[in-house]
Amino acid sequence: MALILRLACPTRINGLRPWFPRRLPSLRSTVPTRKVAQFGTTLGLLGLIPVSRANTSISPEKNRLIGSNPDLRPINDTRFPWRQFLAMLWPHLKYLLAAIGSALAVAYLNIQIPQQLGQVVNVVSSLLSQVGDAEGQVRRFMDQIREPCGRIIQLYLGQAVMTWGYIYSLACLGERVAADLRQQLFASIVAQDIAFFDEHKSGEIISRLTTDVQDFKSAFKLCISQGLRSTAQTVGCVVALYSISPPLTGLMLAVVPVVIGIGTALGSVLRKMSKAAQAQVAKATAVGEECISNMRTVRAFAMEDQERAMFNEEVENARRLNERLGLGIGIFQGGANLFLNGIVLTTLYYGGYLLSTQQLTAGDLMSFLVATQTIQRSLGQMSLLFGQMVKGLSAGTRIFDYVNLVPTIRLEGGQEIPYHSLIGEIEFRNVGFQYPTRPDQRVLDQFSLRIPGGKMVALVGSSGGGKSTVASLLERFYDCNEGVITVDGVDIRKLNPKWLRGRAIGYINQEPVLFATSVMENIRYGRPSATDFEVMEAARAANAHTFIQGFPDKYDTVLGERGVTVSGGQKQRIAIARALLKNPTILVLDEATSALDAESEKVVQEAIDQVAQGRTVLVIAHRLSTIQKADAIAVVDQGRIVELGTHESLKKFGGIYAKLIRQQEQSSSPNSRGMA
Ligand SMILES: Nc1ncnc2c1ncn2[C@@H]1O[C@H](COP(=O)(O)OP(=O)(O)OP(=O)(O)O)[C@@H](O)[C@H]1O
Repeated sequence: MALILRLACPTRINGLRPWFPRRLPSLRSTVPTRKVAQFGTTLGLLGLIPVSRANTSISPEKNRLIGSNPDLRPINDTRFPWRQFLAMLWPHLKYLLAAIGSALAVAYLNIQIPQQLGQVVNVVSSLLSQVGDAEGQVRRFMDQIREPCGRIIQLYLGQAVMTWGYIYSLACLGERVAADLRQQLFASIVAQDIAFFDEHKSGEIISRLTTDVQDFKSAFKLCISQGLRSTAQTVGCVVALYSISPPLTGLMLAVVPVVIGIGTALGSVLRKMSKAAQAQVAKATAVGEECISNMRTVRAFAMEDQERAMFNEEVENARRLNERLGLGIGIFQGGANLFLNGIVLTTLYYGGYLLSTQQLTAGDLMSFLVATQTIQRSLGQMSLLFGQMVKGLSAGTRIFDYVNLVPTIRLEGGQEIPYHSLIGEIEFRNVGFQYPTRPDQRVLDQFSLRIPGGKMVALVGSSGGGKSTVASLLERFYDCNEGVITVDGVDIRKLNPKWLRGRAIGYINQEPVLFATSVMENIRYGRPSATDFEVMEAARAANAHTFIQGFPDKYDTVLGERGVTVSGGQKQRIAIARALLKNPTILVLDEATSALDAESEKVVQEAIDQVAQGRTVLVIAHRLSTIQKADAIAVVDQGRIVELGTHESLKKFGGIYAKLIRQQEQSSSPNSRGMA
């Protein structure tokens, strides 16, 4: 290797920059062929930059939605996907039918009750008009009242049973639909591209899983219980009224469609307002969540006031939007009440007139009034329900927006290289990349690098140069926009991502996240099927076994949320053990020791050196002392490799690497520490 590296000893190109030209030319560029050939040969000999360059430019996928599925709508569409929702209801059809059946039965019984009450009133009023002895009156009353009262008791009992029926079946239906929605939503969220999480705050995502599902479930249940019942009662009572007085009922029916038309128009405005208000509530939640989950940083910078101000501003915006929504719903409900009261007054007025002209009996008027009141109550409930429905539909739309979002990088599917034949050779060929959230910033540009199997290559360079991006692309957190990345010659886009991340590559970064569970389970996260013995073996290899044995509950010690109860060095070694458990052929270490103090760094570095044996290692490091033993060191600047060689050759060469070494030596010298 050293010989090969020496072959590529630094030369001045055009007298501008030693070792490499400022921009590495692409074969598809307009650079003269001779120069390209010369350059390609040099790097090819080096074994780190590929000589052959296929035209691998891949156009970026723009539409992150379903694409080929016409059923699914673009994100932020305000329409609710009814077909998809009905398909979701299908498995729970029995509960739906039971709920609808019992709600309609309750409605039917509620329509019957006024008529039977009318019968009772007719019996009472007929007794009042009769003369005779008191005993005879009582007997006649008892004889005549028995039948209508018996029917009323049956109706009341039936109503009680059916009420239980629809409440219970609705509870089952609502909870099952909500559980399905949550599961589908969560499955969709965890499958999203990393770019999705760059774009959306976690609080906003959590709000869809919690508040939106809750709002949707409540609205859905209300629609079936109150909505269906009220609609059926209204229709039934209108029929009953029609049998009593067709002209009065006709008058009412002429007004209702106008009201429904106005209501629908107002409804679409309110739905938009509701969606905006809910989005703002989610934003406020996200700001709060971010502060709470980073409380230590907030406290360390004494930023409580600013955080509070930021949260208050978002909450104020949410309040304003919700107040406007309340105003709209209020106008709607006020108007609906006015209409309903008008109906009652008209009924009384016209019913009284009919009674006075003896076209109605007292019992009929009683039935009429109770039925009208049932209609009033039903319509009142429907107008209240309307607000809930608007909220529920926009919550549902937001949920399905996420459910239908399809990631560009699937979690599973594709080729796997058999473990015994996996060498772990990595190659980046002319890779170009921009982050989806910043399409105008070119992070990697014609980036080419080859890491032979079993070798260690370190990436160094100034901050923001693109080193971590290289690791992210290898893990397929993102797909490159141009060029190709291969493992053992296979384009990683053809490889099964689950296999690539789960078995082939072990990834350790600066801030490893541990979960609030036992040490054992945290390490086993690397390979859930691992035995306790294998977990302990991995911990031994990562220099973690001894300190874990020192914990009160050893491997059963439960770590605090995100591992706050262990030190940085301990956390890092647990993370190394976790990655090791996969026994990966490729190890990616992204600043794995840079957050540690000198002593922890030494222990962790020892662990890394031990576990790196026999694996292909891509290491990204700020502290150059940790990578001196690497087979090759690549200096990355503005998304390109500008220097490449061993520690010694680059130091001798006197370029950027040598300068970085000098800077670090100066800053760590006792004098400079004393001055600091
Ligand atoms: N998720 C992201 N979305 C958008 N831009 C990003 C993202 N991550 C990094 N960048 C940008 O890409 C560029 C390269 O970042 P990268 O983290 O790869 O650099 P680096 O060389 O690893 O830096 P450092 O040594 O400071 O870790 C930077 O300008 C950074 O702001």
